[in-house]
Amino acid sequence: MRIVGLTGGIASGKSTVSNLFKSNGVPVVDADVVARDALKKGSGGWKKVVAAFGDEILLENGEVNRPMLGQIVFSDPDKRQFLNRLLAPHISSGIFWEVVKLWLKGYKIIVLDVPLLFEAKMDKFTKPIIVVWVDPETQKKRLMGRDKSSEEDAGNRINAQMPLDMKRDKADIVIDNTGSLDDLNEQFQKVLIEVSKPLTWTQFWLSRNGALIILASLTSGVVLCIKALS
Ligand SMILES: CC(C)(COP(=O)(O)OP(=O)(O)OC[C@H]1O[C@@H](n2cnc3c(N)ncnc32)[C@H](O)[C@@H]1O)[C@@H](O)C(=O)NCCC(=O)NCCS
Ligand SMILES: Nc1ncnc2c1ncn2[C@@H]1O[C@H](COP(=O)(O)OP(=O)(O)OP(=O)(O)O)[C@@H](O)[C@H]1O
Repeated sequence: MRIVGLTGGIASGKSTVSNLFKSNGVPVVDADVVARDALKKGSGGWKKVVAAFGDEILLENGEVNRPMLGQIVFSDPDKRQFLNRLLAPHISSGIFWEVVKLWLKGYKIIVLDVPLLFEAKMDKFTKPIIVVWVDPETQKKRLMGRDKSSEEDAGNRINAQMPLDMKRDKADIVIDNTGSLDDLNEQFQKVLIEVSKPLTWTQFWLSRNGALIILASLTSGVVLCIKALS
């Protein structure tokens, strides 16, 4: 199985690229969706976060007030690290089980869309790593436009992540999303060809079909040995 890492900065265009993968039949595990589930009312993550940050971060219906928690953690690095530590085990296990489900369905290529892929050191499990890069000015403009946020809030969120230029240096493939959606689509088509190349032998043996071949070979080997010995 090939696990492709997709990362970038906030509002650099990861979800837009994820949607292109999905519309081309490549499944995507979205870490933001997993993180949202990890913070749903009553979940293990929710209990830890409420115990740590208090009832004041809850809405009337008991769900976490995400904008309020965002305000708290994106303006205070210590609180953000604390939240990260509380949620990290829930997010990694959530991603793991999503990958297992796709493996069981027999997918050979999947994409992990993880904003904090490098920060959380999950890059070691993915190859190739795609970084969606955008110039800083466009990034802030798109973030403010999408989230209807102030320049200060947008700046805080951008600064909460590893600098995007540093991520670009660590990438196997860089998508420059500073231009139009048509430009992005053009680059994506080349990336799709690259990512869809035949699996390496290691990736093949790690896929469901590879594992089934190993299992079938082992089983027939054992049966033959038993027959030969009897
Ligand atoms: C603080 C929270 C409640 C704010 O929620 P909100 O709905 O406003 O933002 P959302 O979750 O949609 O995140 C938007 C983007 O913010 C960035 N971001 C989210 N969490 C973090 C973080 N801890 N550090 C840096 N950037 C982050 C990502 O680029 C993400 O795509 C939420 O972001 C959260 O629970 N974060 C901690 C979990 C986490 O690390 N998520 C990232 C998955 S790898
Ligand atoms: N090439 C583009 N031209 C114009 N707008 C774009 C382009 N690419 C993305 N956008 C817009 O920029 C915003 C951010 O894109 P997107 O949500 O895909 O980023 P993201 O990296 O997934 O963000 P996050 O880290 O918050 O999950 C969205 O409003 C999206 O529609």
